[in-house]
Amino acid sequence: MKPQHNFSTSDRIRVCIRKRPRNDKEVKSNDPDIVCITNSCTVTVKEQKMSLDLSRYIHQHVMHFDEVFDDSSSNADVYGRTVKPLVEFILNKGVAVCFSFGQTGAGKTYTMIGDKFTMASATAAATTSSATAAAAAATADNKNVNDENLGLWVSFYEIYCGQLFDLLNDRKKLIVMEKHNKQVCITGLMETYVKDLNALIQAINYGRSNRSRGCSGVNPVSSRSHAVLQFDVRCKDSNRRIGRLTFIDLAGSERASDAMMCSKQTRQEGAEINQSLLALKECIRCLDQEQPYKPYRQSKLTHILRESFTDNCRTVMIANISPTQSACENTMNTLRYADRCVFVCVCVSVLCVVPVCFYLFYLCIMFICYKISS
Ligand SMILES: Nc1ncnc2c1ncn2[C@@H]1O[C@H](COP(=O)(O)OP(=O)(O)OP(=O)(O)O)[C@@H](O)[C@H]1O
Repeated sequence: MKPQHNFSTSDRIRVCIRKRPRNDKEVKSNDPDIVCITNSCTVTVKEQKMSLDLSRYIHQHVMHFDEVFDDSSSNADVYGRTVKPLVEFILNKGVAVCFSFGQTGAGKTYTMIGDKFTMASATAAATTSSATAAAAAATADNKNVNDENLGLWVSFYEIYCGQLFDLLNDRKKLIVMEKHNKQVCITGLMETYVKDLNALIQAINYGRSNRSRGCSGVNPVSSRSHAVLQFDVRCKDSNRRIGRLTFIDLAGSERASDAMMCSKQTRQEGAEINQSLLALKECIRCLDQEQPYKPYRQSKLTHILRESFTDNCRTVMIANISPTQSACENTMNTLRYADRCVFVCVCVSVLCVVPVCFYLFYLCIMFICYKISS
């Protein structure tokens, strides 16, 4: 599918949807594919429903987003349309963050850090080569010497049940501190200099092997933490930060009902995950609506991402969805989460409905008074 509209780095938030292909189990159990990607911005979910007389019917949900990727799209396609345009922005002192979220097993880790071609490795390659290109241009123009000293540093940690663990440093516990100027910093976090792509892939694989995994109500091998992979472009000699790109592989969201049969620990993890996702949604809504106050202290996740909710940050949200009927409710929850216009629509409808109700109530009263008096 050819993308039809272009990414602009002036977009502060970009919301994209990625549908994964059906897996073998879903194909074998004849679980139908109910998600249609109508064009590069529209997704249609054909939900099978049953009416009161027990007849079946299909309820179509049509939703629009900045970009929609179908199940034939590769990680390279997703990268090219979401993060790649931000590389230049980061090298120009920008801060960007890319989230993947969705139901467990929907393909978040696969999109961010799980495949041979990952968004993270592609960015590292693009950033290092752009940094090299910038350095070469600077040398040719006899510009500031610092430019040829750009380098890439990576750090990788997870937020598990409200605590931070360094995935590149034996899961060392990390402490979040807020300075007097409200700048949030993570003390003790190891930052590794990445000299080439192989070094980065090794670091990512090592970090992944240290991640908390467990069984969710839906996925037997689920990531039970939010993984944060951070790239800093810095001047090698002064260590001054030029730009930052953060990839966040959010823990799988699940409905409380899916977790009912799981252990107490799994349910607690699920509650913690859902609470932090809610806090994240609130902050992104505030960012989108340009509200001055963002409730970033509501969770550890939003607290450490404080810098990402500022004007100089670009946010890409990738909502991963499963294609099947059995995942329909979770898919709709993910799409609603992604649809940042929902809140505005609800407000508009409430603002319209309330005066209409008052007017009808007024008419009723008038009618009753008229009847009584006559
Ligand atoms: N676009 C895709 N193409 C092919 N396979 C995919 C795709 N997306 C996901 N998969 C496969 O689906 C399975 C689940 O994916 P993944 O582990 O990325 O899910 P997740 O959303 O991170 O789940 P959790 O939140 O439970 O950790 C994996 O086996 C992965 O290889």
